[in-house]
Amino acid sequence: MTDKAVSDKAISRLKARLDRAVSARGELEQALSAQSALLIGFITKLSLACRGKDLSLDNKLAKLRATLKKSTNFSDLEREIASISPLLHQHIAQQEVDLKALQENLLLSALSVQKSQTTNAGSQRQLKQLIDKTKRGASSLNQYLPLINEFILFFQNALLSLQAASTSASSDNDNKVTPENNNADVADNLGKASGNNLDVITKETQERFNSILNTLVNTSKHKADISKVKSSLTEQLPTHKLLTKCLHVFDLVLDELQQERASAKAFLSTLSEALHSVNSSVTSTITSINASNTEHDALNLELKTHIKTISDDINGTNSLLDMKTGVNNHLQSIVKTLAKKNQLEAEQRLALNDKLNKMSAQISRLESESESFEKRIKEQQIKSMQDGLTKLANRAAFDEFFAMQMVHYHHQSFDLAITVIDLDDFKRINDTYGHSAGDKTLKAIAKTLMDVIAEDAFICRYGGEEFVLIFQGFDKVTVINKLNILRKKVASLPFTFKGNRVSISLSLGVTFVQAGDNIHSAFERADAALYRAKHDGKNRVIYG
Ligand SMILES: Nc1nc2c(ncn2[C@@H]2O[C@H](COP(=O)(O)OP(=O)(O)OP(=O)(O)O)[C@@H](O)[C@H]2O)c(=O)[nH]1
Repeated sequence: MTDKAVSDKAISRLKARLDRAVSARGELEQALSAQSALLIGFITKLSLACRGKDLSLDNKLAKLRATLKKSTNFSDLEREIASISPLLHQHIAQQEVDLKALQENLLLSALSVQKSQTTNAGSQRQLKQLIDKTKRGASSLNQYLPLINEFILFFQNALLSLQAASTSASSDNDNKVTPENNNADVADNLGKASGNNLDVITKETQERFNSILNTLVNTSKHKADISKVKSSLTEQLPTHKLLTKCLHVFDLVLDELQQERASAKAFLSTLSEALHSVNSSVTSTITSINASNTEHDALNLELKTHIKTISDDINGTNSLLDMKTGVNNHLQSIVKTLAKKNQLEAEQRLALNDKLNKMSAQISRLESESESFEKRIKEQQIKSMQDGLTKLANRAAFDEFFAMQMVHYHHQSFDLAITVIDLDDFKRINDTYGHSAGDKTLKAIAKTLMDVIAEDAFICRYGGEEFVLIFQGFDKVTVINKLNILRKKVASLPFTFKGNRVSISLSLGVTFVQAGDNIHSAFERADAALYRAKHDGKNRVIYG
């Protein structure tokens, strides 16, 4: 081969290598630019995620993006990334503080809405669930977003229903109230307006009013009047009518209070009168005893004098006849004095007897008055601890009983379980068959509770459609077993309203008291278990 041929071959080999190197570099550059684009895309998203939090972080990220676009000098990038890192750390720390503040603010607003009780029972339950979720907390703003959304919807709905109610109330009112109306008409019109449009609020209030009446019917002397008010609550009343009925019941309660006060006053004045007269009888008895004692002393002295004179006469007389006459005279005087003494004693005894009889009559009267007063107080005490509708122990009785059990438990622990029971879909019964059907259902459930569980547990109607049971000395398996028996029994009760067979079920949350518990923590645990029972489909017992 000639030299030229050799060098041509070498050149073409070199050219081929150069072509390969050029194409490899092209591929490298392509990969690099794809990676740079990816990095720019990432930094852009990071900038968006952090945007608006910190101006200098925004600027630094913008500069990093620009640097990336125009150069691939990694030492430039490294410097900028190093200056961004501490800002990102600060951003993360600030975000944690903001999250905590967000959680607290959400909780505060939810709790104040909960306290205001302007929402209905269903909303209250939804609010409680939102509060529970908020309490559990979240680790990033993104996790909070769905919760905030739920809150916004909840507040929006609450606001809308309030606004709708008050707007139509005031527009109705504008239409009806004229300057000629007197105050009563104005109140009436306002009442009609709100009655037509504040149905949700009125219904809840009416139901609360009804439960108060249930208690009063049991305790009040005006039982008949209160029953009349109660039976007029069968339909939804306008606010002004409900208000008038409330005032009527208020008057009855006030009247009863005044009667009660008057009877206590009468009892006290009888007591004071009787004590005063017993006191004066005792004083006069003592005075008359003192007076007759003086008379007795005088008669005794007279007797002593007669006896002494007899003995002096006997000593100073020699004649038997004189002695006989003298002694005879003295004996006659002594007999007279003794007769006086006897008469005095008899009179005294009579007077004393008379006074004692009077005193004992006064004391008996007093005794019978205090007995009837005591009986009345006892009856009132029992009634104040009893639920008027179901005759079960009421919330006050539960508070007292559970507090006492907790004291025993902390003194020496024992199996102490608390169960919170709630009727399922009870509102449906009221809404479909009326409030009195609801009341009958509550009574029937209370009776079943008594029949099935009274021997094993303290039972109370905690309020509304909620009951609470306290078990002592039964282990977990036994308690759950008993609760399931109760649950099944209630589910099998044959309720019939307006010709329809209706079945009622219970959701039950149960827990055992633990060492660190107080009344509230134990109750809340049982209540949380009840919510889980509702959430998991109702008609079940959940241990919490
Ligand atoms: N008849 C009657 N109803 C009452 C009484 N106390 C409370 N209620 C009603 O009980 C109902 C309870 O309704 P909610 O709290 O919505 O509960 P619910 O319909 O049972 O639904 P869940 O609890 O979710 O199963 C409300 O309609 C109350 O008015 C009462 O003494 N008598």
